[in-house]
Amino acid sequence: DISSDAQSLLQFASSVPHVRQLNWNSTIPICKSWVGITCNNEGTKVIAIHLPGHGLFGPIPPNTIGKLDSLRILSLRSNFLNGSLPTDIISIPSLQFLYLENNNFSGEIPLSVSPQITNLDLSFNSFTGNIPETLKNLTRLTSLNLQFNSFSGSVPDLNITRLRLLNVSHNQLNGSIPSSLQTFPLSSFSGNELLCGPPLNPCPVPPPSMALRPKKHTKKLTTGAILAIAIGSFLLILLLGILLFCFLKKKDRDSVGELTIKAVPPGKNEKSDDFGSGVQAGEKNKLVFFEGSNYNFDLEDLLRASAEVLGKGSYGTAYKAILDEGTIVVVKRVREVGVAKKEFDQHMEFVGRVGRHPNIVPLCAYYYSKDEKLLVYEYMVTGSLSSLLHGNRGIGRTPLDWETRVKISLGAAKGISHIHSEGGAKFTHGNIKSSNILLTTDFDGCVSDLGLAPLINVLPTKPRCIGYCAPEVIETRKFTHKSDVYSFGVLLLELLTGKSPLPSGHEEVVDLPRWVRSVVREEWTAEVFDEELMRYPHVEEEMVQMLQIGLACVTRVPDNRPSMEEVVKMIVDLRSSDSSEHRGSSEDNRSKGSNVQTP
Ligand SMILES: Nc1ncnc2c1ncn2[C@@H]1O[C@H](COP(=O)(O)OP(=O)(O)OP(=O)(O)O)[C@@H](O)[C@H]1O
Repeated sequence: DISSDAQSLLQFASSVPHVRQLNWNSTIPICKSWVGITCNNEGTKVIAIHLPGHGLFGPIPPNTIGKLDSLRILSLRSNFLNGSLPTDIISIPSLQFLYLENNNFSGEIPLSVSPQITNLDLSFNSFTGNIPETLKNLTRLTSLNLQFNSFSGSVPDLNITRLRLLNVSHNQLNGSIPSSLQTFPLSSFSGNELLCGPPLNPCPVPPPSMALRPKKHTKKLTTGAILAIAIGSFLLILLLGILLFCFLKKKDRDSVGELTIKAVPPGKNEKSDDFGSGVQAGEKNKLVFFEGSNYNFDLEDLLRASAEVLGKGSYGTAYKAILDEGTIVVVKRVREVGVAKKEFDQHMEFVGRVGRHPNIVPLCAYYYSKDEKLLVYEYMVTGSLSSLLHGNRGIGRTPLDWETRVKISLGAAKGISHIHSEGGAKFTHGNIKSSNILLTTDFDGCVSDLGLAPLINVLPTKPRCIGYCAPEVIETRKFTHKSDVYSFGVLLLELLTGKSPLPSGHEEVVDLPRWVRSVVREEWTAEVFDEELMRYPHVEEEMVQMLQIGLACVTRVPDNRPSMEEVVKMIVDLRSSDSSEHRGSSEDNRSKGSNVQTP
């Protein structure tokens, strides 16, 4: 009856530490007032528990929630629960919806899963072992999400007619994808290096191993067969040779995307702080405008403009130039470009093309001469994420709210994802950081400095991406899509913690990912968040989810990081109907007069 359910819940609350208070006690009616608890109409049984983002810590003890024998929905997502998943919970015979994503559960999934289960979400945990074959028997299953765990072994042949959503991406699964699941999209399986077959790449054909063949076959190989094999192998080698030749040819043509240019030593002293000092006489009108740019000025206008230094970056100085007619642009004077004009033109043409996207700062024009290289960008009045986040932390500061932070990060993620998909496998941004994320007037994030890193592909003595560099970049000095993902992950951690990964003054460089990981490991997750965010109630769940995305991006092994496309999806999902449904349920909880509070 209801009192034994209450007893089991009180047992749970007393053994699982929690940051947000629970108003559970035996003096108030469980079905009417307990936070997160829903009963059946008769008020005789608990049928649902919703405690997402409640700051629950540690393992779930057996014989607590597992004793609620009429439970249908259990949502404990976005907490800090760890240890193994108690068998008694997952096998509650009435259980239909189990949401445990974004926790730290480990160990294997128990084999005896409730046959009533329709929705099972264990994503973003540290589960290991095989995906149990017993899942095949769950005929009612419609949605199974196991992404971002450490499951190994093969994918079971889940031939379940009702299954609509499946995600086993980013695990360590291997073997071929069962044919019953091949209709699911690529994103359901990506991030499993050893998994193959449609919709992923075809599985390698195993080499004919003599040892594995019954002896009698080898004996029966006729001369004709041997001859056929020899001719076949010759043709195969010939075909491979032709393919390799074509590939090298194509690579040659495509190489604008990965210019490797000798860096010229930086000038000892810049002669003047004017950006036009290197412009050659007689070349005053050689400003090359990009298609779609509706500016109407020439180089002379630009040189006459009143200019103000915005800052000295790693490529050179950026100026804000105010032209006669009130047009404002940003001129970047780029040093250390050792590339000839023709290559520079080609590269700029490519960058201009790739860079046409609402989340990329528009490049309007450029100028190239032997002594001066100028890039002209649209001026973004609202400034950079870096200045919004770290500028003026004292009195009079306008806090940067959570909604805006999510919007900026989504815009930036879309911009980078576009660069990766349009620029090709070799084209990277190479310098993602908060001062390169500029904001539109309605606070959408835009990526700036596109195409500069590949021009100056020789790392200066101090890497320019300091604080944001993926560990492998420091060793290999090569930027990849996955190293951009890492830098973006650092940027997410910066947004969440309010801490800059750059050294300031005499302070040492903060290794932000390392710091965040250590705090989370010590189970003080609530401490990592920017104090400024703590004033907004009911956003912790989204913050914890964003933290998980950030941490997935800064994984040390590049292949285990998500792609930018996946990151965009994950940030969008943060706001999906599923969350709002739960946000709705926390509204209910609030109206129940709970004293739920942001720590
Ligand atoms: N188009 C722009 N509109 C407004 N501000 C800009 C624009 N481009 C750059 N800035 C700002 O000007 C300053 C200098 O920019 P710059 O890109 O030269 O250096 P950085 O971002 O500090 O370093 P890096 O050269 O490594 O990118 C930064 O604070 C940046 O946010």
